[in-house]
Amino acid sequence: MADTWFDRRTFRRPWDLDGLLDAKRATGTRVSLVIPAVNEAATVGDVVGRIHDAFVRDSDFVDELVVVDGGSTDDTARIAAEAGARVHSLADIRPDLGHRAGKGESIWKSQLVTTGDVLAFVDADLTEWDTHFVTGLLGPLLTDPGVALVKGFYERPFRAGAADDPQGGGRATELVARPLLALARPHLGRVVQPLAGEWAVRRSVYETLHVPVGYGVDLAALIDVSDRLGLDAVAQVDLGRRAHSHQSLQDLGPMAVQLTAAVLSRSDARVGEDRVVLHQFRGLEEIAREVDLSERPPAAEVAR
Ligand SMILES: O=c1ccn([C@@H]2O[C@H](COP(=O)(O)OP(=O)(O)O[C@H]3O[C@H](CO)[C@@H](O)[C@H](O)[C@H]3O)[C@@H](O)[C@H]2O)c(=O)[nH]1
Ligand SMILES: O=C(O)[C@H](O)COP(=O)(O)O
Repeated sequence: MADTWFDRRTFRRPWDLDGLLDAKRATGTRVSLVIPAVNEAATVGDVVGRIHDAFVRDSDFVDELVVVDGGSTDDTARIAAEAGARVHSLADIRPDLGHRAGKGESIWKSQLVTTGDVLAFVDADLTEWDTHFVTGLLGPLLTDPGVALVKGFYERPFRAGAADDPQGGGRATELVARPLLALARPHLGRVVQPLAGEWAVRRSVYETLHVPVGYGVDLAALIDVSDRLGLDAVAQVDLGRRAHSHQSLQDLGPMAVQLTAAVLSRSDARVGEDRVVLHQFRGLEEIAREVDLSERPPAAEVAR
């Protein structure tokens, strides 16, 4: 089944809003779109504003547009509210449950202030994106009851000053997430962007899952939904190209720890195989690399 999953569950076509609105009405599905944000004043107005205009003002595709502000010290909350979002301060959501800092905490607590049957998440730091992200993420969920989680994927440029490597983004994806999946969940190797912050999930499934409070949130959802419901409950959609603001290499260190913890805590820690296949992607061209994990016995045990 994993062999054919990519062809069956990878969507590349554009989604027609009118058709999806019909599907949404026919299924009585309500959609909550959640944007976790900390200090994203430079970009949150564009992300919220364009989603609001297309899917709240001009259609009823998104029923709730929510920003969870995880403690910004800039104007993120004001700008997001002016652009059309309902803004919740993370610290004010169910304070009786305690407070942790992190993207996953905002995603987890967003479930407590939203009511949609489907939750869609979009990052607030996008610099290159478009509103088809939203129709793409929701399309498979609105048209196929067998789909529970949809991950976006895209080309990811790396932009540093004048340097623009069109496919050089996603350092944690390439060096942490893909290798971990190759070892612990090889059947998820063909998920093109396992760390995408743009994904959507059925509430009825997600509300039953544990949620890491930090950056492990996206990877954990992917693993847990496929563990619980099978790989076919996961779909992925081609969203074209996406750029965001990059964290420094050092700041990706704590993210790498959180990603590793999310996978290790869902795994038998022993490496059972001598060889694994690492799936990489150039665009949609798949590169499958066999990686040798075998170990030699101590030399002292080898007859000379
Ligand atoms: O404590 C935090 C940290 C971040 N964010 C927001 O979460 C989004 C993504 O965070 P960011 O720091 O930009 O993450 P990236 O470096 O872009 O990390 C990528 O990889 C992460 C780990 O998988 C994913 O969570 C991200 O969505 C994905 O874009 C942004 O809107 C942030 O403002 C919070 O709400 N709370
Ligand atoms: O998904 C990732 O690997 C992290 O978000 C880092 O991405 P970047 O290398 O494009 O900043």
